Amino acid sequence: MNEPIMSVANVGKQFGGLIALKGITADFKEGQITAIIGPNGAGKSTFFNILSGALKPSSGTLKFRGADMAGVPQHDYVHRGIARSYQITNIFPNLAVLENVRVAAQAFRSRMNIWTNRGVYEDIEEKASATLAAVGLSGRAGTLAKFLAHGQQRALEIAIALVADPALLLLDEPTAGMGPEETREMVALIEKLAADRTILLVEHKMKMILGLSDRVIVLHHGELLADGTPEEIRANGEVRRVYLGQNDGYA
Ligand SMILES: Nc1ncnc2c1ncn2[C@@H]1O[C@H](COP(=O)(O)OP(=O)(O)OP(=O)(O)O)[C@@H](O)[C@H]1O
Repeated sequence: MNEPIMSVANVGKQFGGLIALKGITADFKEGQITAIIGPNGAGKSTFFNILSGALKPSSGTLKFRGADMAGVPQHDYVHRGIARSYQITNIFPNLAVLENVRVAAQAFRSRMNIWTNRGVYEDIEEKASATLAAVGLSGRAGTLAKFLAHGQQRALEIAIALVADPALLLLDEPTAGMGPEETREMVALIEKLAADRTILLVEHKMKMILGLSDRVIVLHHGELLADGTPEEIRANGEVRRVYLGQNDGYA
Protein backbone atom coordinates (compact mmCIF):
# COMPACT_ATOMS: atom_id res chain seq x y z
CA MET A 1 0.00 0.00 0.00
CA ASN A 2 2.91 2.36 0.56
CA GLU A 3 4.57 2.16 -2.87
CA PRO A 4 4.36 5.42 -4.83
CA ILE A 5 1.76 5.28 -7.57
CA MET A 6 3.19 8.43 -9.09
CA SER A 7 6.48 10.20 -8.59
CA VAL A 8 8.01 13.41 -9.85
CA ALA A 9 11.70 14.20 -9.78
CA ASN A 10 13.16 17.68 -10.28
CA VAL A 11 10.12 18.81 -12.24
CA GLY A 12 10.28 22.34 -13.57
CA LYS A 13 8.06 24.39 -15.89
CA GLN A 14 8.84 27.61 -17.69
CA PHE A 15 6.43 29.76 -19.67
CA GLY A 16 8.77 31.91 -21.78
CA GLY A 17 10.89 33.74 -19.23
CA LEU A 18 8.60 32.93 -16.31
CA ILE A 19 9.57 30.04 -14.06
CA ALA A 20 6.26 28.61 -12.79
CA LEU A 21 7.75 25.50 -11.13
CA LYS A 22 11.25 24.80 -9.88
CA GLY A 23 12.75 21.40 -9.11
CA ILE A 24 9.74 19.68 -7.53
CA THR A 25 10.44 16.19 -6.23
CA ALA A 26 7.67 14.17 -4.59
CA ASP A 27 6.21 10.67 -4.38
CA PHE A 28 2.47 10.02 -4.21
CA LYS A 29 1.60 6.98 -2.17
CA GLU A 30 -0.98 4.45 -3.30
CA GLY A 31 -4.26 4.74 -1.40
CA GLN A 32 -3.61 8.18 0.08
CA ILE A 33 -5.37 11.52 -0.31
CA THR A 34 -2.74 14.13 -1.13
CA ALA A 35 -3.59 17.82 -1.33
CA ILE A 36 -1.59 20.43 -3.20
CA ILE A 37 -2.04 23.84 -1.68
CA GLY A 38 -0.37 27.24 -1.87
CA PRO A 39 -1.16 30.92 -2.30
CA ASN A 40 -2.32 32.38 -5.61
CA GLY A 41 0.27 31.99 -8.34
CA ALA A 42 2.23 29.36 -6.36
CA GLY A 43 2.20 26.94 -9.30
CA LYS A 44 -0.59 24.57 -8.16
CA SER A 45 -2.46 24.49 -11.48
CA THR A 46 0.77 24.11 -13.42
CA PHE A 47 1.79 21.18 -11.20
CA PHE A 48 -1.69 19.62 -11.45
CA ASN A 49 -1.64 19.96 -15.24
CA ILE A 50 1.74 18.24 -15.37
CA LEU A 51 0.52 15.39 -13.17
CA SER A 52 -2.57 14.91 -15.36
CA GLY A 53 -0.62 15.08 -18.62
CA ALA A 54 -2.18 18.35 -19.83
CA LEU A 55 1.26 19.98 -19.73
CA LYS A 56 4.67 18.45 -20.25
CA PRO A 57 7.35 19.60 -17.80
CA SER A 58 10.23 21.71 -19.13
CA SER A 59 12.59 19.58 -17.06
CA GLY A 60 12.54 16.58 -14.74
CA THR A 61 10.58 13.34 -14.88
CA LEU A 62 7.08 12.10 -14.12
CA LYS A 63 6.55 8.39 -13.50
CA PHE A 64 3.31 6.47 -13.05
CA ARG A 65 3.70 3.01 -11.56
CA GLY A 66 7.36 3.18 -12.44
CA ALA A 67 6.81 4.03 -16.14
CA ASP A 68 8.24 7.28 -17.50
CA MET A 69 5.35 9.39 -18.85
CA ALA A 70 7.52 11.72 -20.98
CA GLY A 71 6.39 10.36 -24.35
CA VAL A 72 2.82 9.51 -23.34
CA PRO A 73 0.12 11.73 -24.92
CA GLN A 74 -2.56 13.06 -22.55
CA HIS A 75 -5.35 10.94 -24.05
CA ASP A 76 -3.44 7.80 -23.04
CA TYR A 77 -3.29 8.83 -19.38
CA VAL A 78 -6.86 7.70 -18.76
CA HIS A 79 -6.14 4.24 -20.21
CA ARG A 80 -3.16 3.92 -17.90
CA GLY A 81 -5.35 4.66 -14.89
CA ILE A 82 -5.11 8.43 -14.40
CA ALA A 83 -8.29 10.53 -14.67
CA ARG A 84 -8.97 14.13 -13.74
CA SER A 85 -11.93 16.35 -13.04
CA TYR A 86 -12.07 19.89 -14.33
CA GLN A 87 -12.62 23.18 -12.56
CA ILE A 88 -14.48 24.41 -15.61
CA THR A 89 -17.70 22.51 -16.04
CA ASN A 90 -17.29 19.61 -18.41
CA ILE A 91 -20.86 18.32 -18.49
CA PHE A 92 -23.57 18.48 -21.17
CA PRO A 93 -26.18 20.78 -19.56
CA ASN A 94 -29.06 19.66 -21.79
CA LEU A 95 -28.50 15.95 -21.28
CA ALA A 96 -29.93 14.04 -18.35
CA VAL A 97 -27.54 13.21 -15.53
CA LEU A 98 -27.42 9.50 -16.38
CA GLU A 99 -26.92 10.31 -20.07
CA ASN A 100 -23.89 12.44 -19.22
CA VAL A 101 -22.27 9.47 -17.50
CA ARG A 102 -23.41 7.02 -20.17
CA VAL A 103 -21.84 9.13 -22.94
CA ALA A 104 -18.58 9.25 -20.99
CA ALA A 105 -18.68 5.48 -20.35
CA GLN A 106 -19.39 4.81 -24.01
CA ALA A 107 -16.60 7.12 -25.18
CA PHE A 108 -14.19 5.36 -22.86
CA ARG A 109 -15.30 1.88 -23.93
CA SER A 110 -15.30 2.62 -27.65
CA ARG A 111 -11.73 3.87 -27.43
CA MET A 112 -10.84 0.64 -25.69
CA ASN A 113 -12.62 -1.56 -28.21
CA ILE A 114 -14.10 -0.62 -31.59
CA TRP A 115 -16.23 -3.80 -31.71
CA THR A 116 -19.44 -3.02 -29.90
CA ASN A 117 -22.40 -5.30 -29.43
CA ARG A 118 -25.54 -5.46 -27.33
CA GLY A 119 -23.63 -6.91 -24.38
CA VAL A 120 -21.27 -3.96 -24.38
CA TYR A 121 -24.18 -1.50 -24.39
CA GLU A 122 -25.73 -3.28 -21.43
CA ASP A 123 -22.38 -3.09 -19.66
CA ILE A 124 -22.26 0.64 -20.38
CA GLU A 125 -25.74 1.15 -18.93
CA GLU A 126 -24.78 -0.76 -15.81
CA LYS A 127 -21.49 1.07 -15.50
CA ALA A 128 -23.23 4.45 -15.83
CA SER A 129 -25.83 3.57 -13.18
CA ALA A 130 -23.24 2.18 -10.78
CA THR A 131 -21.02 5.23 -11.22
CA LEU A 132 -23.93 7.55 -10.57
CA ALA A 133 -24.73 5.61 -7.40
CA ALA A 134 -21.08 5.91 -6.31
CA VAL A 135 -21.33 9.71 -6.31
CA GLY A 136 -24.79 9.75 -4.71
CA LEU A 137 -26.70 10.98 -7.76
CA SER A 138 -28.95 7.98 -8.52
CA GLY A 139 -31.99 9.98 -7.42
CA ARG A 140 -31.26 12.64 -10.06
CA ALA A 141 -30.58 10.25 -12.99
CA GLY A 142 -33.35 11.66 -15.19
CA THR A 143 -32.79 15.35 -14.37
CA LEU A 144 -31.19 17.56 -17.00
CA ALA A 145 -27.67 18.32 -15.78
CA LYS A 146 -28.30 22.07 -15.98
CA PHE A 147 -30.94 21.78 -13.25
CA LEU A 148 -28.57 20.24 -10.71
CA ALA A 149 -27.28 22.31 -7.80
CA HIS A 150 -23.65 23.42 -8.15
CA GLY A 151 -22.38 20.76 -5.75
CA GLN A 152 -24.24 18.03 -7.61
CA GLN A 153 -22.78 19.23 -10.92
CA ARG A 154 -19.32 18.87 -9.42
CA ALA A 155 -20.23 15.35 -8.26
CA LEU A 156 -21.42 14.58 -11.80
CA GLU A 157 -18.08 15.73 -13.18
CA ILE A 158 -16.37 13.34 -10.80
CA ALA A 159 -18.68 10.55 -12.00
CA ILE A 160 -17.57 11.30 -15.57
CA ALA A 161 -13.93 10.89 -14.50
CA LEU A 162 -14.78 7.69 -12.60
CA VAL A 163 -16.17 5.74 -15.57
CA ALA A 164 -12.58 4.90 -16.50
CA ASP A 165 -12.04 3.26 -13.07
CA PRO A 166 -8.89 5.30 -12.51
CA ALA A 167 -6.36 4.10 -9.96
CA LEU A 168 -5.37 7.76 -9.56
CA LEU A 169 -8.08 10.43 -9.50
CA LEU A 170 -6.98 14.06 -9.80
CA LEU A 171 -9.47 16.66 -8.58
CA ASP A 172 -9.10 20.31 -9.52
CA GLU A 173 -10.54 22.41 -6.69
CA PRO A 174 -13.48 20.07 -6.04
CA THR A 175 -15.10 22.47 -3.54
CA ALA A 176 -14.63 25.69 -5.53
CA GLY A 177 -17.66 27.96 -5.23
CA MET A 178 -19.32 25.79 -2.57
CA GLY A 179 -20.81 26.86 0.72
CA PRO A 180 -20.21 24.93 3.96
CA GLU A 181 -22.97 22.32 3.41
CA GLU A 182 -21.95 21.45 -0.16
CA THR A 183 -18.31 21.42 0.93
CA ARG A 184 -19.13 18.90 3.69
CA GLU A 185 -20.94 16.70 1.17
CA MET A 186 -18.02 16.86 -1.26
CA VAL A 187 -15.55 16.01 1.51
CA ALA A 188 -17.67 12.98 2.43
CA LEU A 189 -17.73 11.91 -1.23
CA ILE A 190 -13.95 12.26 -1.58
CA GLU A 191 -13.43 10.22 1.61
CA LYS A 192 -15.71 7.52 0.25
CA LEU A 193 -13.97 7.43 -3.15
CA ALA A 194 -10.58 7.29 -1.44
CA ALA A 195 -11.41 3.85 -0.06
CA ASP A 196 -10.81 2.38 -3.54
CA ARG A 197 -8.33 4.68 -5.22
CA THR A 198 -5.55 7.22 -4.80
CA ILE A 199 -6.67 10.85 -4.81
CA LEU A 200 -4.70 13.97 -5.48
CA LEU A 201 -6.38 17.34 -5.29
CA VAL A 202 -5.67 21.02 -5.60
CA GLU A 203 -7.52 23.16 -3.09
CA HIS A 204 -7.63 26.58 -1.51
CA LYS A 205 -9.55 25.78 1.68
CA MET A 206 -6.78 25.09 4.17
CA LYS A 207 -8.93 23.98 7.09
CA MET A 208 -10.87 21.52 4.95
CA ILE A 209 -7.63 20.16 3.46
CA LEU A 210 -6.03 19.60 6.85
CA GLY A 211 -9.07 17.59 7.93
CA LEU A 212 -9.37 15.53 4.75
CA SER A 213 -5.86 14.73 3.53
CA ASP A 214 -3.32 12.11 4.54
CA ARG A 215 -0.63 14.32 3.16
CA VAL A 216 -0.23 17.95 2.10
CA ILE A 217 2.19 19.49 -0.37
CA VAL A 218 2.62 23.25 -0.09
CA LEU A 219 3.90 25.19 -3.07
CA HIS A 220 5.11 28.76 -2.87
CA HIS A 221 6.61 30.78 -5.73
CA GLY A 222 6.89 27.58 -7.77
CA GLU A 223 8.91 25.76 -5.12
CA LEU A 224 8.04 23.00 -2.71
CA LEU A 225 7.73 24.80 0.61
CA ALA A 226 6.54 21.85 2.68
CA ASP A 227 5.50 18.22 2.29
CA GLY A 228 4.04 16.33 5.21
CA THR A 229 1.09 15.15 7.24
CA PRO A 230 -1.62 17.69 8.16
CA GLU A 231 -0.12 17.81 11.68
CA GLU A 232 3.33 18.64 10.28
CA ILE A 233 1.88 21.27 7.95
CA ARG A 234 -0.15 22.83 10.78
CA ALA A 235 3.00 23.08 12.89
CA ASN A 236 5.16 24.44 10.07
CA GLY A 237 6.12 28.05 10.76
CA GLU A 238 7.01 28.80 7.12
CA VAL A 239 3.57 27.65 5.97
CA ARG A 240 1.89 29.76 8.65
CA ARG A 241 3.91 32.76 7.53
CA VAL A 242 2.91 32.29 3.87
CA TYR A 243 -0.77 31.96 4.80
CA LEU A 244 -0.79 34.70 7.43
CA GLY A 245 -3.52 37.19 6.69
CA GLN A 246 -5.39 34.84 4.36
CA ASN A 247 -8.89 34.54 5.68
CA ASP A 248 -9.53 30.93 4.75
CA GLY A 249 -9.98 29.41 8.17
CA TYR A 250 -6.44 28.17 8.72
CA ALA A 251 -6.48 27.00 12.31
N1 LIG B 1 0.05 29.13 -19.79
C1 LIG B 1 0.76 30.02 -19.10
N2 LIG B 1 1.51 30.94 -19.72
C2 LIG B 1 2.25 31.84 -19.02
N3 LIG B 1 2.29 31.90 -17.68
C3 LIG B 1 1.58 30.99 -17.00
C4 LIG B 1 0.77 30.02 -17.65
N4 LIG B 1 0.16 29.26 -16.70
C5 LIG B 1 0.57 29.74 -15.51
N5 LIG B 1 1.42 30.77 -15.69
C6 LIG B 1 2.09 31.52 -14.61
O1 LIG B 1 2.74 30.58 -13.79
C7 LIG B 1 2.64 30.96 -12.41
C8 LIG B 1 1.95 29.85 -11.64
O2 LIG B 1 0.60 29.81 -12.05
P1 LIG B 1 -0.43 28.68 -11.58
O3 LIG B 1 -1.71 28.97 -12.29
O4 LIG B 1 0.18 27.35 -11.74
O5 LIG B 1 -0.56 29.02 -10.02
P2 LIG B 1 -1.71 28.61 -8.98
O6 LIG B 1 -1.01 28.29 -7.71
O7 LIG B 1 -2.55 27.55 -9.58
O8 LIG B 1 -2.53 29.94 -8.82
P3 LIG B 1 -4.09 30.18 -8.49
O9 LIG B 1 -4.28 29.75 -7.06
O10 LIG B 1 -4.22 31.65 -8.63
O11 LIG B 1 -4.90 29.39 -9.48
C9 LIG B 1 1.87 32.27 -12.39
O12 LIG B 1 2.82 33.33 -12.34
C10 LIG B 1 1.13 32.27 -13.70
O13 LIG B 1 0.90 33.57 -14.16
